[in-house]
Amino acid sequence: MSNILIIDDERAIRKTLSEILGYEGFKVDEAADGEEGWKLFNEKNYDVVLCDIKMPKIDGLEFLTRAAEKSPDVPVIMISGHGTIETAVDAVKKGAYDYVAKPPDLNRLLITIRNALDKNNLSKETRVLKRKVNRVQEMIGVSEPIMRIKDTIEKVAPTDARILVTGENGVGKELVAKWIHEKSNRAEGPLVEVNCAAIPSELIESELFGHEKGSFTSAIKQRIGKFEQANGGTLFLDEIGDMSLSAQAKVLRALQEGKITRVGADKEIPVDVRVIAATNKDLLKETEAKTFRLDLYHRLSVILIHVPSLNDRRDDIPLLINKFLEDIAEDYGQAKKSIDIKAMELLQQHNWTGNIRELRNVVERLVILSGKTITMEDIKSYVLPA
Ligand SMILES: Nc1ncnc2c1ncn2[C@@H]1O[C@H](COP(=O)(O)OP(=O)(O)OP(=O)(O)O)[C@@H](O)[C@H]1O
Repeated sequence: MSNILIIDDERAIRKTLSEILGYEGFKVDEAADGEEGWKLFNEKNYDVVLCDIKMPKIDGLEFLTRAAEKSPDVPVIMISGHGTIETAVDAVKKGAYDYVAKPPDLNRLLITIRNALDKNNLSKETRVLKRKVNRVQEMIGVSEPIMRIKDTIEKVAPTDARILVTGENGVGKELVAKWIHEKSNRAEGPLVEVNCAAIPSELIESELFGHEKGSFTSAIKQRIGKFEQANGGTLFLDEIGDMSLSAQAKVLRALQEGKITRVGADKEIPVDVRVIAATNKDLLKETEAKTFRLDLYHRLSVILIHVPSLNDRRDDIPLLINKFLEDIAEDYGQAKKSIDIKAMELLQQHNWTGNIRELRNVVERLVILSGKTITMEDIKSYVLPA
């Protein structure tokens, strides 16, 4: 049942509206002025508010401003008396859902309320969906190394310390970076990712720092780089071991000075960015081979997080398999398939070369090709080499 709050200093109007809306099945509260209305609005959750414009103490516009700040999703419908139509129009510009003139035409009022409720429901649904889409994937695992990583994330996330995440491909380095951002004070800011290995070395500087129009042949437009995009948030530099030495020098400068310069520009631009880097290489070895700058290594590696490969945390494999069986069933809109113990054991002992990414692919393949229960025979046919 929807809750409606009526705020009007004219008792007769309040009573009429309240009776009709009550008859229509709404739950109605009444307030005789803006102050009382504001008090109720803070005590309860309303789906729609009907609010007179001219009232003693807190007037309709003031109420609207406060309500929009506190609960922007709750639609407020203004009731406008003689001489306040202009104010009502003004209120709509300021965010009121709509207005009705006094004395209210009841049919029109009911339609307006129904539309407002629909809008309210839609914005709620959108918010839930957005949260679902944005929600960072859970980090599954109870093995000792995963527990330690979770603990480190809790400790370091709220600081601005730079973090270097190491580990083989597909172990979950990116997921670690996402959780650090999510649990940091920058969570409301952007998380910008750059895969340094995927960008040709001649373009990486423009990708990271942006460029001015005409600064090189293909620079036909001005472009904002990833450092600027990540301002106020986190920049995740994946595969940093593949970055060219000249880009490394620029990144080092950006980290030392907190400023960047776009390619082809003179002006320095201050940036407030926390950097998390990841690599599957042994960066210290790379520094010995002079392919990675030692000074940059030290700047990046205040905190080191090593994510071990799946073969080194086999305890997590059954949990991950179960989670993937659930996720895949949901994606396909099917019932979750089960897996028998022997099949589970085979997968737990398997030599995983692509880590969690490979495990997820294998589970998806098994879900597609096997019957209701995944058996040892399925593993032999679809997973193990012939
Ligand atoms: N602990 C975990 N629980 C659940 N899913 C995970 C976990 N770790 C990783 N994944 C999932 O496995 C996949 C690979 O993880 P991710 O991309 O973070 O790995 P990566 O180490 O960054 O890989 P690459 O080195 O190739 O960039 C992703 O889909 C990720 O969500």
